[in-house]
Amino acid sequence: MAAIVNPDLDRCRSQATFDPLLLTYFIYDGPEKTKRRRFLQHLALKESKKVNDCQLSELSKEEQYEVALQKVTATYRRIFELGLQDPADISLYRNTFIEGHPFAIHVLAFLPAVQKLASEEQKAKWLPLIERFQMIGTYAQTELGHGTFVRGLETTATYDPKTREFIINSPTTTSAKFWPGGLGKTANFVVLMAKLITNGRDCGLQSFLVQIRDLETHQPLPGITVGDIGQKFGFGFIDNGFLILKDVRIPRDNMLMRYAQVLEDGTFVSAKNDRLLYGSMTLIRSHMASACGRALAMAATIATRYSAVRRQSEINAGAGEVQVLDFQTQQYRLFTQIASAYALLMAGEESSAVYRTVSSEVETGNLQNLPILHALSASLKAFSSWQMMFGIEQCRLACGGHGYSSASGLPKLYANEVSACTYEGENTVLCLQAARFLIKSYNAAEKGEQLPSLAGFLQAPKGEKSRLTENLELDQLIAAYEHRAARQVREANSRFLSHLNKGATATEAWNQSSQSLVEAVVTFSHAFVVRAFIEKVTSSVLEPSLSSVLIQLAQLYALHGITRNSGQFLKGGYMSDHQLEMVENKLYELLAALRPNAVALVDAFEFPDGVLDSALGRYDGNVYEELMEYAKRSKLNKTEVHPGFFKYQKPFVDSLKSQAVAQSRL
Ligand SMILES: CCCCCCCC/C=C\CCCCCC(=O)SCCNC(=O)CCNC(=O)[C@H](O)C(C)(C)COP(=O)(O)OP(=O)(O)OC[C@H]1O[C@@H](n2cnc3c(N)ncnc32)[C@H](O)[C@@H]1OP(=O)(O)O
Ligand SMILES: Cc1cc2nc3c(=O)[nH]c(=O)nc-3n(C[C@H](O)[C@H](O)[C@H](O)COP(=O)(O)OP(=O)(O)OC[C@H]3O[C@@H](n4cnc5c(N)ncnc54)[C@H](O)[C@@H]3O)c2cc1C
Repeated sequence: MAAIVNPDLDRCRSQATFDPLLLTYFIYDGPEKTKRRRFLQHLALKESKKVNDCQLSELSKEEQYEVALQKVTATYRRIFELGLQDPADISLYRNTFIEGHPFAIHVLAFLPAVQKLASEEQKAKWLPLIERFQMIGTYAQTELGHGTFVRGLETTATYDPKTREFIINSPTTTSAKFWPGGLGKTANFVVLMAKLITNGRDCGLQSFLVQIRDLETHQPLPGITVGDIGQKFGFGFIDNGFLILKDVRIPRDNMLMRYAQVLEDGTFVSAKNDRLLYGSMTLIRSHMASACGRALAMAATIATRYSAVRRQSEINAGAGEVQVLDFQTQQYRLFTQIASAYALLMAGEESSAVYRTVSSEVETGNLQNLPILHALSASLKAFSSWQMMFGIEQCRLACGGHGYSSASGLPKLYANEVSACTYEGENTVLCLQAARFLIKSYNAAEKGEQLPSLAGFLQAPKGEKSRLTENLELDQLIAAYEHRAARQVREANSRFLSHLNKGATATEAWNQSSQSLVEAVVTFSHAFVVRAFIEKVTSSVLEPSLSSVLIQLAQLYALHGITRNSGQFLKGGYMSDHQLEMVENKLYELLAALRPNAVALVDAFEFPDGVLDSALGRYDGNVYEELMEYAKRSKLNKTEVHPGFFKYQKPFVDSLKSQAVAQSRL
């Protein structure tokens, strides 16, 4: 029997001015793909429950790992049985079946690293085994002492021409590999980043395929010390690990030799471009805006549905308690996050498209656009994970006390997803990488050189004023963001030059202007996201009722960014006080205008309840019943009187009682 839907949530749905199904089609690329998505999700949820229906967040780390392993093996068994081939189908099925798992780095980083870095011959040998999990691997780059500064890695791979082998060593405590996902207990192979030494010469970092565990017994091989790194902020189900190598010998053929090679006699043949070694990092970074958008969309769905159900306080005295979604402050908190989720999803599509284009150029040996891809993927990864981190926390806070309960699903979402600010490159560091590209492009623009379209905004004439009016022209919103980015880049460059003029070296001057550079990169990414959102919405053929809501949402996203960073938009007189006031007024108007559509905007993401895993975000809105059920399931409620009562509480209370009696006798 279908559950009765909470009447407030039901009413919100009936108030929508557009058909959410059309929005679902827009998000997931049409009716056919949506149908397939629903089918696969339904199948995955049904089968996932059969395998194990317990909640990972209620288990210890060891239990989470075991259940996640049980589930991920079942997932892939079914994926093979079903014959799923399309990577999008596979990841949808897997991500519905299980929220996270110890094979994550095998599929997200180990497999792509071999695809990108191995020669054709090596790929033919290893990829079939990797794809069918006969080799399970991880990407072992980070060390205890170095993560960001990859050139500082200490692990060595010394070539021995006599045996035609590399001898791998972790020479110091700080050279132990540390953090790779799946390394702790799961992987039997790693793609290892190590300093190549051949013919007595340090040839810099190269990648090697190293077996670390026996394929039958799973025991570490001789010379290998490996294990799990312990409790973390989140990701309890992933065994991030450490690895120490002592005189581990691997055949020469196990160096990934697509770009650089070591010949049998030890001669080193260098790559056309050293940075091609970083290809798998670029791949993951390029797709992270979409992943961040999805995580934020989940949080926004939970908080928006709950805010439609939750009644608290009165707006008009005596008129009864209102849905908290009617408070303007709640609308501001949530609708700006709904807008951010959509914005990141659209920007993610755009950055994945840039990745596809540039990586196919790279495949043919054309590296001209690699710096653009690096700058975009690095900066957007940082911007989107920061927006997501802030946004999920806003959604959690917007749920009041129940947002603090694990039942809301929000604490674990935050704890898991916030790691995206750190992995694949710490955000600040990645911004500084993108800054190199922006400053170079700025100087090229100053010399009148033609810039790639991504940096074209740097050619905008200085001293222009915003022409934004009450009509909130979309081109003027894009222009405002691009002018802001150009000004911030110019300002960061001036800071850099002024330190140089005061006698600092180039690297010192860079460090002394680095906060300004990071801010410039954030404005660059923000402009990219605003443009991607607006262009996607305006270039798609949409039913007018849907189009107008999406335009409102894109406007809200852009106006919100202006109000939060007003100083940068007012700088140099680009925007006037009057325009800023208009932006604020329009933002408040948009909150009211979007109120009837809030629930439909999140429903359109179509996250099944089993994926949201939230008492507050349930589709039927039966929040209180579920919270009560969740409370009753608490392990502390397994016994009416906890053994601790007799062990500690009663003896304590009794001891004070007898003391009190003794004292009263004095
Ligand atoms: C597929 C879907 C994904 C969705 C995600 C879902 C969730 C997944 C869940 C869990 C996944 C967890 C995965 C985690 C995996 C990892 O974390 S692996 C480890 C990642 N580590 C890093 O990212 C380290 C960060 N550090 C670096 O990237 C580099 O060391 C550095 C770039 C910061 C500095 O390197 P260095 O050698 O010192 O270079 P520089 O001298 O600064 O610059 C040299 C030039 O090279 C250019 N460059 C740097 N990187 C790249 C690149 N990737 N591509 C192209 N070019 C690059 C750089 O711009 C310099 O050029 P110029 O001199 O011309 O400016
Ligand atoms: C959940 C998770 C999963 C991971 N998975 C893997 C994996 O599978 N494989 C793997 O190899 N690694 C993995 N890592 C490691 C991860 O890639 C690194 O932690 C990350 O790249 C950051 O490097 P770091 O830890 O050295 O930070 P640090 O560089 O030590 O950062 C510390 C601080 O120093 C600042 N800083 C550092 N350098 C600079 C600079 N040049 N300029 C300005 N500021 C600077 C940073 O901004 C930061 O504030 C994982 C990490 C996490 C958290």
